[in-house]
Amino acid sequence: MKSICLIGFMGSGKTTLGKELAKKLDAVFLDTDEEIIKWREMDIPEIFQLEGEKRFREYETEVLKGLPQKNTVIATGGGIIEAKMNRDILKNDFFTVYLKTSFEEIKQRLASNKNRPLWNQEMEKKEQLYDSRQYIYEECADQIIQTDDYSAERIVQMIMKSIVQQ
Ligand SMILES: Nc1ncnc2c1ncn2[C@@H]1O[C@H](COP(=O)(O)OP(=O)(O)O)[C@@H](O)[C@H]1O
Ligand SMILES: O=C(O)C1=C[C@@H](OP(=O)(O)O)[C@@H](O)[C@H](O)C1
Repeated sequence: MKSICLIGFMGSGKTTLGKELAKKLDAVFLDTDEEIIKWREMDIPEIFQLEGEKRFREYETEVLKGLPQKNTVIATGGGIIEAKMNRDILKNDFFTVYLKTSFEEIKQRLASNKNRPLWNQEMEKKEQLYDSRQYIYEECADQIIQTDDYSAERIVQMIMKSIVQQ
């Protein structure tokens, strides 16, 4: 099986669904944020604060380049699509699923967020970031799923159905 990359804005469910999907497929689960945290021995807010977002983006590319292209389910960070090289990798090497989620729904899901530095800014800025990324996620995706009205279990079923049809 070609590895599956889940992409989407912060709070779209990449980690939650990725873990469930990996269980169902009996595949390995990896999370690019977790890989960076292990490698750098710092959490994400610390990396943003001490090294800056630009460096964090470089780490994302390094991690993405080293991921297994078979039998793995990967939850990516919401900004993985910012770098052109990452977009090319997502398009060419993985089955990429965009978990499309409305901004209203994301606001509810992340109401008590602490660990996402880019969510800790003014609402207007967050909405601008959300708007600016929508078409980029779509451009990279083999499958797009609107998640607002579906349970994690149902979304996992939708992804499994499309893999079988591959
Ligand atoms: N389909 C869904 N419906 C309702 N809540 C969800 C759904 N998917 C994820 N969530 C919730 O949204 C929050 C963020 O999910 P998470 O998997 O951490 O997102 P991401 O990894 O994309 O940032 C969690 O509290 C999770 O339980
Ligand atoms: O959208 C972004 O730029 C980011 C999303 C986060 O991951 P999640 O999408 O898993 O929250 C994490 O990579 C970092 O805080 C930056």
